[in-house]
Amino acid sequence: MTTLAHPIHPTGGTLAQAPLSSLQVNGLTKRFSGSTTPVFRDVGFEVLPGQSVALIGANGAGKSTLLRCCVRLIEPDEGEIVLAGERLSGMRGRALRRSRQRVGFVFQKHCLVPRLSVLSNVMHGNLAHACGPRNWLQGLSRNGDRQRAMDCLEQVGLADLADKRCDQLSGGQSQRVAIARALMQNPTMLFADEPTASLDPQSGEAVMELFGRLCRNHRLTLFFVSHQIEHALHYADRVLGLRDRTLALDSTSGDQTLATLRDFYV
Ligand SMILES: Nc1ncnc2c1ncn2[C@@H]1O[C@H](COP(=O)(O)OP(=O)(O)OP(=O)(O)O)[C@@H](O)[C@H]1O
Repeated sequence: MTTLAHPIHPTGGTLAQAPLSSLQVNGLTKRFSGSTTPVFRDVGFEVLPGQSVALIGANGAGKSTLLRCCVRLIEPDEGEIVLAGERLSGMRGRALRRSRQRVGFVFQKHCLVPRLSVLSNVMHGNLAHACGPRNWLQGLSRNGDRQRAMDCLEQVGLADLADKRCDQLSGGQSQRVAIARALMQNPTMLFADEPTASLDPQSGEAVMELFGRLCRNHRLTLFFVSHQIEHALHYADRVLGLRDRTLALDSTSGDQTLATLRDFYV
């Protein structure tokens, strides 16, 4: 079991020590119901503020499950999670939702509402800050949100397309809208699950460049899943690798090569 650099506060809540990790995971194990074999067991790692960390592994290795377990979108069976200094394990309801508010998620399938405009989709990113239908409607009608959504679109280079319907966008443009929507949450950390998987090589590079720029400019922490080991080497400070139900690699990317990372796919 990996030892945490900063101990978890026994009662939860914000930790006193600094500097705090963006994410600390210790002893994480996940079994899906009906299966006696865990997807992964006893996984521990740390993501420091401002770091970019890639998670690689073959199909079915458990990458998406691990990413979601880190914010308890999937419930782990065992383990501790500390997100931005707050102990997520054991949190319930409103407290859990509040802790997740500073995390932006970008998925492979952009999950945009096709018939709505680009701007409306980005404004929906703010719904995580409001609970219940009444608050959602109030949240959507705030003038400030409209301006902030435009700012987010500006940052991903799509302000010109604000009024366009999302079903009229290319894959690369859609992914940029999804990133702008994640930025709308004013996150300190971005989780991205195969964000370039459906994109051609050039668009994929452009999206990874965009992540890099956003992380540098806003001191965002990035934790992304990718099968593109070139992206892991080029855009991540550290690479984690899942194999045989355990975390088999936790290394600075500078110490890895395409050949060593390819081992995760044989
Ligand atoms: N909701 C679920 N119920 C049962 N089993 C699941 C569920 N979700 C995932 N699994 C199983 O857990 C394992 C890991 O799946 P996961 O999607 O995390 O892998 P992955 O590494 O992200 O794969 P890929 O690279 O193909 O996206 C797989 O065997 C999958 O079938």
